[in-house]
Amino acid sequence: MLKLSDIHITFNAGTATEVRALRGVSLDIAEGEFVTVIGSNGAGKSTLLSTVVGTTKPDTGTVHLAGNDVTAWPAAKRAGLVGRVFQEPRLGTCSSLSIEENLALAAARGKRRGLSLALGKHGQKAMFAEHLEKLGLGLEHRMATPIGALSGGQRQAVSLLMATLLPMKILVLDEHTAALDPSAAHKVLTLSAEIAGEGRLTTLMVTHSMKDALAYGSRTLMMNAGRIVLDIKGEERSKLKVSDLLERFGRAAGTEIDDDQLMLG
Ligand SMILES: Nc1ncnc2c1ncn2[C@@H]1O[C@H](COP(=O)(O)OP(=O)(O)OP(=O)(O)O)[C@@H](O)[C@H]1O
Repeated sequence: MLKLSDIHITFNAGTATEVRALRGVSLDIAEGEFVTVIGSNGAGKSTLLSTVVGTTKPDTGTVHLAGNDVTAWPAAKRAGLVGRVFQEPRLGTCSSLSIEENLALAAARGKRRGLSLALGKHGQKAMFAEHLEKLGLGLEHRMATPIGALSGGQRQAVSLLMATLLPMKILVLDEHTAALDPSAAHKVLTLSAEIAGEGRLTTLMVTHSMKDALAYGSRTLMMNAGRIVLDIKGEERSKLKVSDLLERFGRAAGTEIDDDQLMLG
């Protein structure tokens, strides 16, 4: 479903600020797999996600999504295949617009239709209410509320819905619970796993929480200095504790994990 082949990305090449962000990353993710990604600061996690979404182009290497070679496709052209939820709740939504209007914008994504036309579509409101009800946050009764009035957790839950509203294949979660308190983060993570499972979405989730990296999904990648240094799944992963993961990282990367936001518990 998602195949990256020997991706290299260097920022500011040939200058004093040159950074080799990805150094030959290859990755094959099957349909429906939920992969968590963890690693040191500056390891290349966000760059990896941007390569999938299409906001960063590889210098060399190829990206295949759902059987298409999308390496040269801009992010807008990939929108029908990939949905993304950002770390910052404000980034994925428009504060001054209502929940319903934000959902209508998401529903019109990739199509040449304006907000009013989208809102006018028969049955769309009922469809939004149905989706909102599944979140279990009572937001189906607050559809006229501006998104800016919601809590971070409620907003990320709506962002999740917006990212997955249209038929799509790959869900990219970029530290999407990092700005939330623990209880809201737990709720949003649970919803993410439910939505990904229901839609059989292939999911890539970057997190700074070692515990969440093991608790959610079916496969965990660890990155260091632009490379994937650990790729763990199956029975091996199910037995792993956070302390084992740290130890495995140290052995694979030849260094201790360096992450100033890292959460072990
Ligand atoms: N647009 C850019 N221009 C220049 N350098 C960049 C750019 N984007 C990322 N980098 C650099 O590339 C490296 C990898 O960055 P990236 O954001 O992918 O790391 P990360 O693993 O997501 O880190 P963190 O956990 O700290 O967010 C870093 O050294 C970063 O400073």
